[in-house]
Amino acid sequence: MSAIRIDDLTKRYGEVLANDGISFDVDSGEIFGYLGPNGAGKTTTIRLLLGLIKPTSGTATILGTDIRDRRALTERKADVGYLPDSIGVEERLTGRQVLDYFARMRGDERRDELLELFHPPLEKPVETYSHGNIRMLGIVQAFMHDPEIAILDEPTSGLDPLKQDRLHQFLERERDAGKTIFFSSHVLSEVQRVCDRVGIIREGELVALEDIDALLERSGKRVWVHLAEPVDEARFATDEMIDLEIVDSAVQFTYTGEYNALIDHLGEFDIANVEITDPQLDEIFKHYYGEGTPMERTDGEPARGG
Ligand SMILES: Nc1ncnc2c1ncn2[C@@H]1O[C@H](COP(=O)(O)OP(=O)(O)OP(=O)(O)O)[C@@H](O)[C@H]1O
Repeated sequence: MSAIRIDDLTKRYGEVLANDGISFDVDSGEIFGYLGPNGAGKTTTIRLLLGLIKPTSGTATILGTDIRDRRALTERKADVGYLPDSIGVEERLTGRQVLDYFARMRGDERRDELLELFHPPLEKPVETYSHGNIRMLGIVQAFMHDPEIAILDEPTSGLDPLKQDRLHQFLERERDAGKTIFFSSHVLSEVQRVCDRVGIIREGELVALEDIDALLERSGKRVWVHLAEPVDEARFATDEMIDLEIVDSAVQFTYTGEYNALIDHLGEFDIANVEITDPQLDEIFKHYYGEGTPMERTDGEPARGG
C-alpha cells in the first residue's frame, strides 16, 4: 500500500491555482522529497494532506485514510508526524510546555531520545527562540509519538549545517526502520543527499517525479574552470557541454557526459583552478522542465496525472 496517494489534488485561491491536479504516490519506507521554488505550492499540498485546508477538487489518502473524511483523518493523525512551516503555538509557553501539550494529545515515548539529538532550550518561552530552536522544537514534536509517517515542511530551514546533517542521518535511520518520510524543500542538494525519490512542483503543477539518481544524472554538473591562458570556444567545446560561456580564460558550462571524458578533456589544458558543483534547481528547471514539458517517469510508465 502507498503510504500517501495523491489523486488529482487541486487547490485554488481566487486566481491562483496553488495545486493544479497533482497526482503521485509515496511508498511506505521511502524518503520522498517534494522540491520546488518558493511559492510553487509545496505548503499547500502539505496542508491539504493534513486536512488543514480543503481541496477545491481531487483528494488524497494517508495510510489509506481519505483526507476528506475528517473524523477518520483526525484518528489517523495519531500515526502521522507533522512539522509545519511555523509551529503555531501560544508563544509565551516554554518549549517544555509546548511538548507537554502535544504529548497529552498524541504521546511522547520518544521525547528523551529526540532531545538528545535536537535540544531547544526547553525552559525558555518559545517567543525568545531563534529560528533554528523553533525548528528543533518542531522536529521533536513531530517525531516524539513515533509516527508511521512524517510530513515535514522545509525541516532544515534555519538549522545550522551540523544540525541539518544530524536531521538527515536521523531521517535515514527512520526510513531504515520502515518509516515513511515526506519532506518539502527548495534546496536540491539536501534532497539529493537524503531522498530516494523526488517530486518537483512548479507553479502548482507536478513537473517531474523520479528517482533522485536519475534526476541528477540527467541534470549534469556545473563546471567552472579558470585556465592559465585564454581559450576560444571552437577549441574548448564538446557535445556534452550545455550553456558554455567563455570570457578570456574563465570558462563555465553544464556537463552531462562521462566524468572520465571530462577529466581527459580538461587534462589537455593548463588549468589554474576548477570547481565542479551540482546545478541549481532553477537550472534543472530551465534545461529539463521547460514550459509545457510533460511530466516524465523513469520507469517507462505513463505518469499519473500532473
Ligand atoms: N491562504 C492563501 N490565500 C491566497 N493565496 C495563497 C494562500 N496560501 C498560499 N497561497 C498562494 O498559493 C501559492 C502556493 O503557495 P505555497 O505556500 O503552497 O508555496 P510553497 O511552495 O510552500 O512556497 P514556500 O517555499 O515559499 O513556502 C502561492 O502563490 C501563494 O501565494
